[in-house]
Amino acid sequence: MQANSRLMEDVLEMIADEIYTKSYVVIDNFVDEIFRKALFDEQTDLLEKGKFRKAAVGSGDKKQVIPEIRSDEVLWMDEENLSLLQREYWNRVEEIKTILNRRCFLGLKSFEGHFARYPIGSFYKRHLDQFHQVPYREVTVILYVNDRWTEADEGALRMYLPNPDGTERIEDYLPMPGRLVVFLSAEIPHEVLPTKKERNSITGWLKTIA
Ligand SMILES: O=C(O)CCC(=O)C(=O)O
Ligand SMILES: [Fe+2]
Repeated sequence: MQANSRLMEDVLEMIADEIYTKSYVVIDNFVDEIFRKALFDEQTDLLEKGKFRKAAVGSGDKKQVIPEIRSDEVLWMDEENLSLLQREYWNRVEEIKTILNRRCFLGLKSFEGHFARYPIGSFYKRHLDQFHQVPYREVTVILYVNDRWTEADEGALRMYLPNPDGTERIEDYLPMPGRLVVFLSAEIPHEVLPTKKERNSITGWLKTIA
């Protein structure tokens, strides 16, 4: 759905409805072009300052960089030191948290997130965002901040969704600028297909711990 033509309250209600009924939702133009571009420029600036690191898989002691599994680079946001823009995005995610708690009783307490950059040729193989080391990751929230995107650029988010008969189907979503994807972290295996153009996003998780 397109968010720009609707009131924010309607968008939030729709996120809750779709999470409740199908565990994922895709919203186009969740942020307007000015805000999207400002986030992209901030990400580009942080990249140029060399602040991004190769992304790891696993957590705690088991954290490792495994380029055969994922080849993106990330910069974690620091809640104590958010830029004004990051704070504005954080506040919008807080609104999603509030409605999901009210409508879906998810018991979400906090958010963590990072900027992500997928250089040309990079990918993230099939995985779940909630696993035994991070059982508190409940809802994944991704915003694409890169400039315009076409089919030829590839790099889709591929989600593996369950059919009622127990089989699996796939749905692919390109990282369209301003597109938001929200899904239940424990329920939807997904991957990032190899990208032919640099792909930029903010990925985060609503958590059941503070
Ligand atoms: O960027 C995307 O579309 C998905 C990223 C992802 O799966 C992750 O960071 O866990
Ligand atoms: Fe993921």
